[in-house]
Amino acid sequence: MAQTEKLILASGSPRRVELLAQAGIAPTRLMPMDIDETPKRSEHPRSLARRLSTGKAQAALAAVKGDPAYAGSYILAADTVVSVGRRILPKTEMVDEASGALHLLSGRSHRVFTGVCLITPDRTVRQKVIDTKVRFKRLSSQDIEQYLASGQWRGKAGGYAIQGIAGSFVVKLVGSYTNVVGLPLYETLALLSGEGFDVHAGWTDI
Ligand SMILES: Cc1cn([C@H]2C[C@H](O)[C@@H](COP(=O)(O)OP(=O)(O)OP(=O)(O)O)O2)c(=O)[nH]c1=O
Repeated sequence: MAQTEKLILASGSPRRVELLAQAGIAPTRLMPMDIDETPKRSEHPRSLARRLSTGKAQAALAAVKGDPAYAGSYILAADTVVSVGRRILPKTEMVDEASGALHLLSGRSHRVFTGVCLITPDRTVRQKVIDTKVRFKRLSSQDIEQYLASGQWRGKAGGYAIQGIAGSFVVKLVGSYTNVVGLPLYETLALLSGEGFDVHAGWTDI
């Protein structure tokens, strides 16, 4: 049995595509949405993840509106935010910012919030924010220097990617691991399935 529902993934993140593929779900179309991701003044990381995931899904809906090929499709979007307390760490391409983030994360616990937004075929908007607590070991200056040289922090929330070298920094993780990588699989499939998407249809094709 193959997946019959149409799914637009409003994302340019290869991690999100891979995570969905891991669960046997294949987006019909990928639509990276270039929205302004700047946090508002004193915005809570949870609120930011909610606002941006919904913003990406709504932007994709606006882009396909009126296109008969996408009538009846589901639209899924996500946004991952890393914070230490209320301080939001940037998703950066700049080595100085990544270095600052790693110094902050060193020897401490932080939270990773991923907002997931699903727009159903009848255009109901469903939203969740999942959070995971992660504790890093104390990073030595060599850890930080070598990690920065690896480039694995580029474009990742909080300046690290748990699915790479930084997995070795993790002393403890409470909650969903896939949430940290960018899409909480259990909660996303529950959201899809609760809205009538047959999440099992693609399992035979894995
Ligand atoms: C913390 C962490 C984040 N990330 C990634 C997930 C997201 O791709 C990125 C956070 O940025 P996002 O703005 O959530 O996503 P994105 O810009 O990469 O993709 P899009 O908006 O098009 O969906 O950081 C990891 O890959 N591993 C990690 O351990």
